[in-house]
Amino acid sequence: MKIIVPATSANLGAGFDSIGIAVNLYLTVEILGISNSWYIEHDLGENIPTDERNLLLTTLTEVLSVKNVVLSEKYHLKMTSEIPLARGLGSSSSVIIAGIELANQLAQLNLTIDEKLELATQIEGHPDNVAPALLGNLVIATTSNHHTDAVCAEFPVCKLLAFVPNYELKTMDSRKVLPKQLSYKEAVSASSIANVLTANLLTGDLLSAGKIMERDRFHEPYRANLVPELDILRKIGRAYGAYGTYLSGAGPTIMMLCADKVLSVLTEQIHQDKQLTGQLYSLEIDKMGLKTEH
Ligand SMILES: Nc1ncnc2c1ncn2[C@@H]1O[C@H](COP(=O)(O)OP(=O)(O)OP(=O)(O)O)[C@@H](O)[C@H]1O
Ligand SMILES: N[C@@H](CCO)C(=O)O
Repeated sequence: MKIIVPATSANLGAGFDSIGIAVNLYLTVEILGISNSWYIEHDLGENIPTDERNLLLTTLTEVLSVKNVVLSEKYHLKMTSEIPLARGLGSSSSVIIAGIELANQLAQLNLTIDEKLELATQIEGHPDNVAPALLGNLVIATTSNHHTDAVCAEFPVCKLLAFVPNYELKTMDSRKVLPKQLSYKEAVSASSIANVLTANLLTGDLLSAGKIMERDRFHEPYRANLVPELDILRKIGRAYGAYGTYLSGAGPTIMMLCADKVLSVLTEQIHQDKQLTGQLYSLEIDKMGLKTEH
């Protein structure tokens, strides 16, 4: 059995902790067989555990404990991932969704989509990465009192250019620079920007969505110092016709939305800029979310 989960890009500017999209880079977890102890074969580096300390198995254990189930066997697994770690493309959420599905399959829990989303949001803390990783496409979600409401919709047709800098930025560290509070006036203003962004996305107006996503008041102004590439790429995007540019998740990846016809000129400009060191991915929306193959 194989579990396949897409990468995700959260926030889209003002949709902080609420809006996310699934994109076509994938985490794959394969069950190779029963084993004397849990073992995850991978080539993701020595910082990623191969035993029960791995996020995949801590998630599995948490789900089994919530469901009060004990597995009689342990397994040898193979994990491969195209998703860069700690770069703002939902690597941790992909593992959490895979861990929930692994528990679901091995213990035959018959979890519903809503139950998977509830568990994933509780483990990750916010729904904007886990919801599109599970459902695919564009998801707008909110969590309160242990309940998540999520709306899945078609993302407008466009190209996605993800610039992934050569350094990690852990979500935990990127959240430390955020303010503890916003004034009432500031919160109303930030939320109205997010509302218009959502409306533009749902009506397929990418020109307007792209402009308003660059006016976020919730997180980008505070994180801009951590990711100097955001300003550079935003200037390139504006000069060469991108719809909009935003900090993907907690960063440091920067996502640019554009029409097919400007993709090559944007790519060329980014490659030519000597201040930018990192990898550029041309991505598509993943419309499926979590997939299990038997
Ligand atoms: N394949 C994996 N197996 C086990 N743990 C992983 C794996 N991928 C990521 N992680 C864990 O998740 C951490 C990265 O999570 P973090 O939330 O900081 O970034 P991200 O999920 O890549 O980005 P963002 O949440 O901003 O989109 C890694 O340092 C590692 O501990
Ligand atoms: N909304 C989250 C996404 C990363 O987990 C953040 O920006 O911190």
